[in-house]
Amino acid sequence: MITFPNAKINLGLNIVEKRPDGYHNIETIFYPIGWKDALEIVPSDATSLTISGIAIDGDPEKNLVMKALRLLREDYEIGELSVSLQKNIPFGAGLGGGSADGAFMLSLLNKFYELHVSEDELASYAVRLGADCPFFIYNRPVFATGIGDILEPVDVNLGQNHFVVIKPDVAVPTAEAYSNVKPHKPEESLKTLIVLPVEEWKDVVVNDFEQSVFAKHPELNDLKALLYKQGALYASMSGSGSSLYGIFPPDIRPELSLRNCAIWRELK
Ligand SMILES: C[C@](O)(CO)[C@H](O)COP(=O)(O)OP(=O)(O)OC[C@H]1O[C@@H](n2ccc(N)nc2=O)[C@H](O)[C@@H]1O
Ligand SMILES: Nc1ncnc2c1ncn2[C@@H]1O[C@H](COP(=O)(O)OP(=O)(O)OP(=O)(O)O)[C@@H](O)[C@H]1O
Repeated sequence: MITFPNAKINLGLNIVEKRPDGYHNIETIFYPIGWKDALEIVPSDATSLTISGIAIDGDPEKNLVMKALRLLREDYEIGELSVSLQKNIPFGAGLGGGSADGAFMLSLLNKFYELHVSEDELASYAVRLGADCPFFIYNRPVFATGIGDILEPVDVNLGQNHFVVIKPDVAVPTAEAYSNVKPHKPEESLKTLIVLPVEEWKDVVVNDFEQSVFAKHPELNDLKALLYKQGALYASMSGSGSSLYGIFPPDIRPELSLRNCAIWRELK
């Protein structure tokens, strides 16, 4: 059985406060996009993971798909599996690629083994893999609070506008990015701001990671400026970076040929 874990972008991200457990309460809109990995499971004599595509550093046992498998095995009978992961979504990107793989693995196992675990229960498993993971169980636009795990469906009206996502050749570790931001309560909730027309998001729908990440990597600020220069109605960094995205009107197809960058276009 095969599934296609997709990336997300964050439309705005407020880091509200640091919690006693070291995590941060945030406010963000998670928005699924069509940049996808491929994840396949086949029953086998022994459990293994084969990764193709973008090379991921680290121990395969630490891969979120294997963590997801071990997590469900604590409570359910799951046989030996040969797992194949084609990595297309860049990591260290703020696109949630690893989180998507972990969450999609939970949903895939649930389906394949007919475990009948509800979406809400799957989301409780998912948060044990990472703060971004529960969103990928539902995989629809949501307003997220808590550590990113309290989810409320939201309508985001982007009309016929389309996305261009740029992943520069810079990786930003999430924990380090959080440690460089001073949390603060936003003046106005993202939930209120996101209903404004996209043309009015500039300067009000903000990502609190940008200031410190751009200070360390000024070229990311230049790329954001380039997106505006090319006609974006709104441009931002996604999550803790390093990806940047622009939302463009239907008649503007920016010609971006950037060295050392992966580019994803999501046309309507
Ligand atoms: C930046 C975002 O992608 C925005 O959507 C997420 O908040 C990150 O979510 P994630 O990658 O799933 O994060 P996790 O793997 O759970 O945590 C990685 C590290 O980020 C920090 N972390 C993460 C989420 C959060 N709400 N507060 C945090 O302080 C913690 O130091 C944690 O050790
Ligand atoms: N299936 C996976 N795909 C990518 N990275 C993985 C995976 N499993 C574990 N990892 C580890 O997680 C790290 C990056 O994870 P991920 O792709 O979620 O980060 P990201 O793109 O910065 O997203 P975000 O910060 O939004 O969660 C990598 O350094 C990698 O070692």
